[in-house]
Amino acid sequence: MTTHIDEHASKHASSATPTLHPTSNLHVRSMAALPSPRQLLDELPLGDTRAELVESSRMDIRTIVSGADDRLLVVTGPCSVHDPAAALDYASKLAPLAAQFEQELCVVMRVYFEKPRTTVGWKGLINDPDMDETYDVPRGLRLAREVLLGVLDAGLPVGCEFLEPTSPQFIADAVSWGAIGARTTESQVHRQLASGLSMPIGFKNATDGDIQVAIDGCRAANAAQVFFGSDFDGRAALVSTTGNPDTHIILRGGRGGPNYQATNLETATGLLSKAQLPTRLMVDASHANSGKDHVRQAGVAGEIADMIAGGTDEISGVMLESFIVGGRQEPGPGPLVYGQSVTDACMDFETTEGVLERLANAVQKRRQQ
Ligand SMILES: O=C[C@H](O)[C@H](O)COP(=O)(O)O
Ligand SMILES: C=C(OP(=O)(O)O)C(=O)O
Repeated sequence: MTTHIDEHASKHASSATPTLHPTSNLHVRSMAALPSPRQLLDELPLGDTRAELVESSRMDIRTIVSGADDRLLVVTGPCSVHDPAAALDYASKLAPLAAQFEQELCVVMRVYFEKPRTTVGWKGLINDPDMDETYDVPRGLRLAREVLLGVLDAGLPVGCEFLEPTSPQFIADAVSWGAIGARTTESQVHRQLASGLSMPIGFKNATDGDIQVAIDGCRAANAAQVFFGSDFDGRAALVSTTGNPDTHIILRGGRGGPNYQATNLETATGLLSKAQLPTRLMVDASHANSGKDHVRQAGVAGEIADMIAGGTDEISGVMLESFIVGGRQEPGPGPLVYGQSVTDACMDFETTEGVLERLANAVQKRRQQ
């Protein structure tokens, strides 16, 4: 099959290709130019009003993560965005709830465009927006940016996982909170990246359940770093960062089972204290904490709410995987159920409403302790 990348590569083939000995690129089929971050930002600018929301929500998240604000950060939304219209529809349903619970919760919409895979699989809207292995990344980048601007226009701040080391230049100006996932939390490349990102960043524990790697990730991201990257014109660049002071860990369970219960929190806060980091963390109600079962996820979120209501103030954030329709379906170009995840199973919207209400009530009770 001729992919978009092949067509793009032949259009942009350079006449000045260096002489390559047969030691190079033995497994590379083609390379194609991408638009530069500057081109995309010029085409789809953030604008002053959206920038104000990004700045104020980053500040809210910072103060929640540090403990100066006693609200709960709630990152909720689909496991992945595959249909921009459905993502914006979700945003329009979530925005009134975010406003309703704003005294107790700081609601950030999970808008994930890059999916880390255990082995292989669909890698998200940016990588393959048509879900047909044509990999139209320029279109994926445009769509992703349009979705980000649309979610901000609905009045919601955005949370993303950052995966490709050079993709943040295209989207990060519109993002208020970021995650480094379980599969990359030990990666130096991702820790360096986090050290230069402008928003608070959560490091997940590893897929085997190891929490120390997430703590090490925070410490590496807190430090100044110098590393290979790219500039706004897409040129290879040496990037030098100041370090990101706003990091935290995310407990997502692991191969040994869930890690959101009181004893797990005690272990995690013990390790954080030992590392001289604030004993504040986010708990992910999905992934290995729910066995990727969306029905179980609502129960886990309820248990987390009970811990918060009981006065557990180490929990500063909760992550939920939620969409319009519950469950999941296989990704692909064929007819799909509208508003249902094509990666991990998500709670439906009605269930999410109940969970948000329960979390808000829990924060009120925690305040009375
Ligand atoms: O959150 C999504 C998935 O859990 C993650 O991307 C891994 O998915 P996979 O194990 O299906 O590849
Ligand atoms: C991939 C994700 O989670 P984890 O890194 O915890 O598997 C995710 O949150 O989409």
